[in-house]
Amino acid sequence: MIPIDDSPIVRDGKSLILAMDHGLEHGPVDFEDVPEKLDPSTVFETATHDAVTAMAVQKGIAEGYYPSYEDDVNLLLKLNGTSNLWMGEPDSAVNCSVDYAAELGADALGFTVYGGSNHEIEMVEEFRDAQEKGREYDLPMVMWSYPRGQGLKNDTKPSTISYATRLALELGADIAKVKYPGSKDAMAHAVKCAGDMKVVMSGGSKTSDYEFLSTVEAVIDAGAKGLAVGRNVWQREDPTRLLDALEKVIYEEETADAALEATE
Ligand SMILES: O=P(O)(O)OC[C@H]1O[C@](O)(COP(=O)(O)O)[C@@H](O)[C@@H]1O
Repeated sequence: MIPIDDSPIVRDGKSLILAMDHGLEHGPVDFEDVPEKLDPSTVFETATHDAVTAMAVQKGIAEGYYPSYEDDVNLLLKLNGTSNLWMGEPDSAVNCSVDYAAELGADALGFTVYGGSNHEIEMVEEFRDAQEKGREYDLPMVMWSYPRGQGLKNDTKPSTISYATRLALELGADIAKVKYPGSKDAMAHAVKCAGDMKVVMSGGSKTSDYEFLSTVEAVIDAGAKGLAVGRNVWQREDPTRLLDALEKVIYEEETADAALEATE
């Protein structure tokens, strides 16, 4: 872990990372209800909102679309990813080098590690190479810390999520992105296990405005430092309104109720 409070992907100690790597991870199915979002420019437009500290994309999307947004959006280049077509034990192919991410203008790096997978050993070795190379460019490393695999039937149970944050700290991540463990107390424990490293919550599938903002409120109360979210923002009809509310809950530490009322 290195100090990252001066990084462009951090605002007042917190981050709101807008993720759009779903076309690879889940396939076009995530865009069925919002076909206009198949055009990555529409999500880059959303990422120009002040609340968003970085947009997380894969290399091909960065190559094709980031040049038009480099003045307005900070880039988090995801270095590995897997498609939903892959049916083996959880694994993630490294498809971009740190050198090339830096050339594309990355402000930060992203890397998935599936602790507990039969491929954990190789993934951790690949993470080592990326993390150490990233240090040469002073690029913060965000770990998608997602324990899963044959031996892990429940990937959101509290003990799994606190192991996920601790694993990220020990392996040298600067931010751990983890799933919500189901309660504020469990999140607070996961944050404690991360020491001084920042923990952000992964968004998950789309829920109601109130449900999502209440979970974010709980996570911030638990000491987490923000969000890395995709579908809960860009699958909405009006992503800007939700980002207005998220800005209040994350940076101003307002309640979900107050944020919703203020943005009605
Ligand atoms: O592996 P999972 O749980 O299917 O989800 C992976 C997806 O979730 C994310 O980590 C976060 O996106 P969401 O907020 O839409 O869940 C994406 O970066 C990634 O594409």
